[in-house]
Amino acid sequence: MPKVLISDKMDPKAAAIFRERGVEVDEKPGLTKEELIAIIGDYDGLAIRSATKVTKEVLAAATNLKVVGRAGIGVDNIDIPAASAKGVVVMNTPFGNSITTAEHAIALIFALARQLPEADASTQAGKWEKNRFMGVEVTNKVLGLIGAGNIGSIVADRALGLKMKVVAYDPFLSAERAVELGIEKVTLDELLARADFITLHTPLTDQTRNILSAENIARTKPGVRIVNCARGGLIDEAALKAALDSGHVAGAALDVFVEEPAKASPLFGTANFISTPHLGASTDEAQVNVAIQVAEQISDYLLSGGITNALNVPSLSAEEAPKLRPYMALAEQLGSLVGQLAHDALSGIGIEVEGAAAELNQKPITGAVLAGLMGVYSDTVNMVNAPFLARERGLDVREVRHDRVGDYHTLVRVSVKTSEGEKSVAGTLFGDSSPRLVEIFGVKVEADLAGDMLYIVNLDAPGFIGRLGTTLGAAGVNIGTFHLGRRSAGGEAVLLLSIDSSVDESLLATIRGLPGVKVAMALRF
Ligand SMILES: NC(=O)C1=CN([C@@H]2O[C@H](COP(=O)(O)OP(=O)(O)OC[C@H]3O[C@@H](n4cnc5c(N)ncnc54)[C@H](O)[C@@H]3O)[C@@H](O)[C@H]2O)C=CC1
Ligand SMILES: O=C(O)C(=O)COP(=O)(O)O
Repeated sequence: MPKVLISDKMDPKAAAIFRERGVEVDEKPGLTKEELIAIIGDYDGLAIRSATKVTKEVLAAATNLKVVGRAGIGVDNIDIPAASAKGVVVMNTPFGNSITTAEHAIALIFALARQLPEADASTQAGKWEKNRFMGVEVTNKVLGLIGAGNIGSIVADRALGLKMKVVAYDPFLSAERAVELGIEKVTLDELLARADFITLHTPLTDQTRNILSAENIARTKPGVRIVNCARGGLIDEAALKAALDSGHVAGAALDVFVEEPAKASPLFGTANFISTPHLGASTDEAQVNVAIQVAEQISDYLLSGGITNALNVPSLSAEEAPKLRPYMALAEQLGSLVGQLAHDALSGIGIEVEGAAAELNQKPITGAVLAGLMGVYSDTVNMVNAPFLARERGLDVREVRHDRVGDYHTLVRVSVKTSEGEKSVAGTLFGDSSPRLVEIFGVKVEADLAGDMLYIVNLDAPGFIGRLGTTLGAAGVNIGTFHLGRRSAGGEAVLLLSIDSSVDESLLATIRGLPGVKVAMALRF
């Protein structure tokens, strides 16, 4: 039974779903880094929110880990390249808390416009400072969205309902989508110059880090109010403090900080500054949504291989997974076959699908070919880290989908570029479920690729098969199946034999010494 650790505070529905689905679960929120490292080796899955940091060190200790599920959106607390290199799937729940977070941004816009926290504190202190708290209306004001993805779009929708004018800076926002949302796409400079309120809704990346830098804050309209419910690190906190002190920025509300938990900050106590402790996603509704989604997604992957909302591997729905599984087995065998047969470094690999295979999601098939190929070099390779390892080796991967149907109702062909030119192997599925090799380097041979095998290329001549059988028999090697193909009578022939025990180098040398043998190699699947 797979075992999952929930290492952040999560709605109890997550644990309930794991148990219902037959996954063992431990709930241990609030572990220190050292405590997490000490126990992570026991788990196949890890379910987290933003507090757990899935670092290289944690991943190095995670000897059984197959999946990290983020009950939420931002994944900047996970070292995704390190997870990919280790073959660990990283998934998030991209929509479960978006409405809630957008509502928090709107709440902070109003809190700034009407100075609600200060007014509340003053009133409860018995001061009744009616003249101190003069606010601004949001109606007709310009709201500048930095990032107009899921959350930004919801904020735009709500802001338009409040009769604000919405402008957005997002390099990936298409003109059509901007029209659909009823917002104006602008450059960052234009946004900074025009916005009365700015709200940030981008992930934290190298491109977005400090997007509100000292220089950009200086370009904003005097009296601007700024909200950040996305990630600490998008705003230069020291520059923001200076701009609040000078009055250039009339107010700022941060839900997120560069250092979290933010127990001390120069911003604390600054006039017109409001903060919440990363509450963007903290509603009953959002937490139930993300807990259910993450538990379902992790369980699907651990129990059936279904992949949803993964960030480092193509998705594979629970419906697709059973259809694709035999193809992935075939693809992995073909990848392994070319990997074992290729004598020199490969510079490129082509994966072609035709017939029924061309109607399926090709990405998992490609991933499985690469896993088979890279698995020849390392036994810790899977579909997640294989593309990463292939890229590291500079392997050029080409995918082709053919509409034609050839001799087989379904076909997967894997071609590799070697110093001797391009060579390919191809396979099909018999009965829609059994992988079968049908061609090897231009020669038609039908064979199951399983267990120990011998691959021999020889000149087709009478008596050869008898001599080979005698040689193997004398060495105590029993032949299971025997598959023969040839280019032409008397030409080059290919033999693929499944054998009940492995052959050693000296037996291979003897076989290579038989008359007419050009190649003799041991293969293992
Ligand atoms: N405070 C909280 O509790 C929560 C915070 N978040 C944060 O909100 C962020 C946004 O979430 P979603 O809208 O769901 O993500 P999303 O991926 O749907 O949208 C992000 C948008 O940012 C845009 N973007 C990327 N690079 C950009 C750049 N250099 N300049 C301008 N725009 C850029 C993208 O094109 C995309 O449209 C998350 O990455 C997460 O960090 C999410 C949920 C809760
Ligand atoms: O979903 C996100 O990106 C969030 O920032 C929410 O964080 P949390 O799960 O509340 O720690």
